[in-house]
Parts: sequence; structure tokens; C-alpha cells
Amino acid sequence: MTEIQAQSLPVSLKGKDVLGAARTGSGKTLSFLVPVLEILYRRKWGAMDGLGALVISPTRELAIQIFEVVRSIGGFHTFSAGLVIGGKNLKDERDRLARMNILVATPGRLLQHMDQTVGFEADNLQVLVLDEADRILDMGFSRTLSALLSHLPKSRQTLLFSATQTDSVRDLARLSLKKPVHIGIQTREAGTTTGSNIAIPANLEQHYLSCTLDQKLSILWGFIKTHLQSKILVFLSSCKQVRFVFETFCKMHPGMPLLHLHGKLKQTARLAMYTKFTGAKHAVLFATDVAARGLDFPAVDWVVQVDAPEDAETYIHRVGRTARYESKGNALLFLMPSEEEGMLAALARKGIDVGKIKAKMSKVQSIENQLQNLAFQDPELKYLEQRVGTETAAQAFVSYLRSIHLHKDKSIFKLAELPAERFAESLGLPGAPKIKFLSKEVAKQKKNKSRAAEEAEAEVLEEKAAEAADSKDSDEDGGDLHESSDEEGAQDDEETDMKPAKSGALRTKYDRMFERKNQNVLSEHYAKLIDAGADAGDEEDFITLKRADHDLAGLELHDPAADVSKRKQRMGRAKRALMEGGMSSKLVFDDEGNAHQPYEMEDASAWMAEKGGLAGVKEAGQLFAEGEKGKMQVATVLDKQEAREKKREKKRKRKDRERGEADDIMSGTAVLASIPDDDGYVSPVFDLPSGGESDGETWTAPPPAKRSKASHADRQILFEDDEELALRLLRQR
Ligand SMILES: Nc1ncnc2c1ncn2[C@@H]1O[C@H](COP(=O)(O)OP(=O)(O)OP(=O)(O)O)[C@@H](O)[C@H]1O
Repeated sequence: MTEIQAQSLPVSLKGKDVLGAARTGSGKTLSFLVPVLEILYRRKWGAMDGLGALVISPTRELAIQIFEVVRSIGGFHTFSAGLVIGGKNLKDERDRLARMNILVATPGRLLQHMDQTVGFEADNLQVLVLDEADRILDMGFSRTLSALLSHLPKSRQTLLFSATQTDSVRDLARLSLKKPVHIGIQTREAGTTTGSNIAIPANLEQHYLSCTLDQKLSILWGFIKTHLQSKILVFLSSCKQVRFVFETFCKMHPGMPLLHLHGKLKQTARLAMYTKFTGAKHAVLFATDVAARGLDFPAVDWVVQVDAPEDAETYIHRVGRTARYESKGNALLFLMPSEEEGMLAALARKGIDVGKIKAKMSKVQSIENQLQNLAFQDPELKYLEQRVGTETAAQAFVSYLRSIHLHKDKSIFKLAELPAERFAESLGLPGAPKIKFLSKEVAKQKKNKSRAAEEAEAEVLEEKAAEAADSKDSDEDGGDLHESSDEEGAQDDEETDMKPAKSGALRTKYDRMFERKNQNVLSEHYAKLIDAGADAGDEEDFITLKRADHDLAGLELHDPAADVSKRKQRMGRAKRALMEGGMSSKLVFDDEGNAHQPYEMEDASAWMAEKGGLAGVKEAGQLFAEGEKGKMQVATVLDKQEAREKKREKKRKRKDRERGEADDIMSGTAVLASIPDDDGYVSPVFDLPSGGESDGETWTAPPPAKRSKASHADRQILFEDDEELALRLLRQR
């Protein structure tokens, strides 16, 4: 028996609530499944007693895995057990739910049944298990979980298990457990910190290597080629990254089976990958964090984190896929120079010490050219076009940067410091796609830097002036000053040196990409990237070409007017007409040829007489002033309209972008935005064909709040009012 089992079983079998934490692979599953079966057995639970135990798991794979353990250890019991994981036919599940004694479920689908399925009652529930509770919360299920808890009887026993303890888990424990016994956790009240080194398996060897972003894929390739007799799990930060690396490495034939697992795979494919990797002796599985928690792949030799984990908890879960139970394992973390200090400090705070190793660069062979060659083999179909099942380097590029942009800990993940151009080249791209958030970040950094530099310079100048006064030690400060400016100068030189060298160097296929037969493909593709038109999807909207100055044959010039909405164009025309009408276009020239307003050239007394004396002039002045006031009002109204329009457009774009980002985050984890219901998977208990019901785990954008509809209508009315007013004022003129 493992430690957590030995400590928790006596407590849970007595019917007490348990808050359990133990390192990954230490046997937590049995720590809660044994009491589930034992308690129901002792209470003589029968077919007619309904739901007796409920196990909630964050992901479908984990739920299936737990269900398999229930089947294998519960074979001699007569309980009926079922699996409710979404992506299946709701109606078929409904028919069988009422007869289940034990259910293993993911939260969303379960709540759907609790809300909608007649006859599905949990009033009699004896034991509730929350496995990987922190992950359930991380995935945004906290509201679902609260709703679920409200459906369950208070008299139940609750067992909550996780490999890491976070504040949100403690909050959940406060909400869902009654006087829990803490197993494997020191409480804060006892004056000690929680979640320390306990989570790391003792048999795990941990290493990290420092490398630049553009070296990552070459090092990974080298690592795989030198570990062909191993079982390797590779973590990347997004589905698109996983797909891109998987697809390109497959084409490069490393000499061992390659697999991939991420949230955008169909359920059948996910399950197939999971099963294949479980059974494989030697294989590489490229995965997102969907594979980070709970999954019990046997005999994984290496966990390689090519993209750094978001935080120390994720690190613990990822490396926990190896060195499980009593087996040994190795973990390798790639850290970029900008991440090194922050990530090592974050790990150290959890008591995790990772040793530095160096990649044998002699064995690392750059795969940049191979990636570029792949781009050339069939760029139109395989590389540049976005087709289902094919990932482009540009998408991988954008999604990686986006993941860095979204990571919370900015002391570790510094977007502006990433070598975007080099990274793009390393993926085989002909230059970095321009990404709006990246440009903004860089601009922000530059601004901060230049402000800091200005301040520093001012400080130094002040000091220098003071020092010049007493002419002491000026060399030292001056030296520093020179040193830093020299450095900058050196950098500049390097940059300017590089450019001619580059253009003068032998041209590769990559360089010729812009000049030869693929020009049309490229120009079309890049024109698409530039043209973030109304029809473009999130991704296109997101990417614009930075190097738009390439002289590409066939690249039609983009008409900026096409980007302007008809309403805006109309407004612009009206404003122009107004301005033209408002400004006197008649000028009178004097003898020297200088232009003058007509009134400047008139004889003042004659003009006064013409207007009927002083009173007439005053009246004319008033009329003129009123006319100008009217014009100003019209201009103000139009300006306001334009500003409002701009604001709305900006908001719409932001929302589109956020929706795109949310999709990617969700698909980076186990929350599936795109898994269709019909995936053909047959549940061990439920025979679940496809159905149109919404998937409990499917993330959908929340419907727009009623208030926003109303405010939109209000804004519409305001807008129409403004237009009406503008027209009226124009007519008055
Ligand atoms: N008492 C035991 N004797 C032998 N093997 C065990 C025992 N308990 C668990 N195991 C095995 O150890 C492995 C890890 O167990 P389990 O998946 O429950 O770990 P875990 O603590 O839930 O890990 P994670 O935190 O990653 O979810 C499994 O393959 C399981 O079969």
C-alpha cells in the first residue's frame, strides 16, 4: 500500500471527509475508489437505491481512466457503474442514468443531467469524490461545481484529492467538506506552508537546459534522435504548436512512432492516441496540458517540456507523468534566457531544485533548412493553406506567442524579449508575421525603456556636471556611460553589418521564395494575412504582414478604402462637403500675387455703407457668428459619431480577439470547443451514439447579456438622433 493509501483509507472508511494531497503517481485513485466500493458494499447498496457515489474528474481521459480502475477492482461487486463525459448522446445517457449506483463524470455534462434529466436523483448520495480538484477549478468549472454541490445532499461524505494544493482548492474544501481530515498536507494554521516538495516523485531526475527560442525545435529533434529506445512525453504550449511539430517531425521520419494529444482532436482520436501511447514501448507523444494531470501512462522514460509550464503546479503535474509509483523517470525542461531566473525561482519556492545540463551542440543539427524545404514541397496545399488536420508554421508561431502573452506571470514570460524574427525563421517562415499584441508590447517596452534611458541619461548628466565641478572620478562614470552607449553602438553596427552581409550572401531556397515560382502562392497568402477584412477569421484578423514592402509580382495593392465601412465613407464625404462649404474657396490676389480673403481687399468704409452703417455691420457679424456656430455644432456631432463608431469597432475587434484567445486557451486544455458530438466512441457502459445535444465540456461563448442588447439599441437610437440632428443643421444652412 502507498503512503497516501495507508493514511487515508482508515479515515475515509470511518466515513470522515478527507482533504488529500500526495505526489503524482502515488496511488490516489485507489485511495478514493476503495472506500467508495467498500462503503457502498457495507451499506448493502442495491440496484434500487440509486446513485450512491459520484466521482468528478476534470478531463474525459482521466474520467475514462478512473472508470477503468472501477471496472477492474469492482469486478466482484454487483453495483452498476457509468461514465458521463460529454460528447455523447444525452438521451441514451438519460435512459440509463437512473439505474446507476456509481458514476464517474466530468462536471459540465453531469450538471446538464442534474438540471434536465427527469428521474436522475442524487438525494441519496453517500460519497462524493473530487479528483484533481485544482484542475477542475483551473478549467473554469467553479460555478458548475457550486451548482453541482447545490444538487447534492449535505449528509454525504466528501473526499477531495489533488497532487498540488492551491488557494482555490482550499476555498473549495471550505465549501464542500465538513471537518476534513488533512492527509499529506500541513495546514497553514499549523504554521507551515503547503504544497512543498511532497508533490515530486522521489525517483524523478530533473534537469533543465538553457536555449533560445529558435533553437528549441532543433534541440528537440536532436533529443528524439538520440533517444529512439525511449518513451517520451513532450509538452508544448498550444494545440497548434503540437500539431505543427507533430506534422513536420512525422515528415522528417525520426525513426520512432510519433503521436499527438490535444484538445482539438476528436474524442475518438484522443482516445486512440491515449491508448496507443499507453501500450507503446518506444514512442513520442506531443501534447498540451490536456495530458498533464492524472493520466497514468505506464513506463514513460522522459517528460520533455519544450515550452515552459505556466506555473510551478503545472510543472509538478507534467513531470508527474513519469516516475510513477515505484518506477524511475527523467524530466527535461527547456528554458529561454528570459525565463530562466523567474521559473527557477518559482520552482525553488515549491522546494523544487532542477539541475542545469547543457545540450551537446555538436549533436544538435539545425532543422531549419528541412522545415524550409517542407514549406517548398507543396506550399499551396500543405504549408500555406489552412486545411483541417494541417497546421501551418504561421499558426504555430502566432499561437506560441499568444500563449506567452496570456501567461499570467510576467516576471517569467516576457513577450517583448522573444526573438520573434529568429523564431519565425526557425519554423521555416519567410519572416515573422506581424502580431498586433506583440507590436504593442514592444512599443510599450520601448517607451518604458526610452523613458528610463532618458531619466538615466539625465541623472548621469547631472552627476557628470556635479563631478566636472570638482573634477573627481569622472572617468568611472564617463566610462560607464560610454560603455553602455558603445554597447548600443555595437548592437547597431551588428544590425547594420548583418543586413548587407545577408543580402550579399549565397541565396538559399528560402531567400528565393519571394522571387520565384511560388510568388503567387505566397503573395496571395500574405495578401490574405494583410487584409484583415470583415470576412477574415480570427486568425487572419490577428496576423498582418510585417514585411509588406516585399516587391512581389502578383501582389495587388491593398486599397485602404476597402477597409472603411460604407457609413464611415458617407460620414467622411458629408464632413468633407461641410468643410468645403464652410471654408471660403474664393481668394483674391493682390498686385504682388499674394492671396487674400475677399474682405481683406475691400474698402472698409464702402463696405460699411453697403451694410447700412454700424447696426448693419453688427447684424452681419451676428449672422456670421451664428452660421459658424452651426457649422461647429455639425462638426462636433460628426466627430462624436466618428469617435463612437471607432470605439465600437475597436470593441468589436477586441471581443473577436478575446473570443479567439479563449478558444485557444480552452483548446489548449481539456475544454473542447471543436469536438463534434459524433465521435463514435463507445463508452464501456453506455452505448452512446452521436447526438446533437450540447456537450457539457464544450465551451461556448456566453450569450450576450440582455443589458448589452438594450444598450446597443440605446446607442443605435442615439446614433440616429445624431444623424438626424446633423441633417437638420445641414438643411438649416
Ligand atoms: N498499492 C499499490 N500497489 C501497486 N501499485 C499501485 C498501488 N497503488 C497505485 N498503484 C499504481 O500506481 C500508479 C499510479 O497511481 P495513480 O494513478 O492512482 O496515481 P495518482 O496519485 O492518482 O497520480 P496523479 O497525481 O498523477 O493523478 C498506477 O499505475 C497504479 O496502478
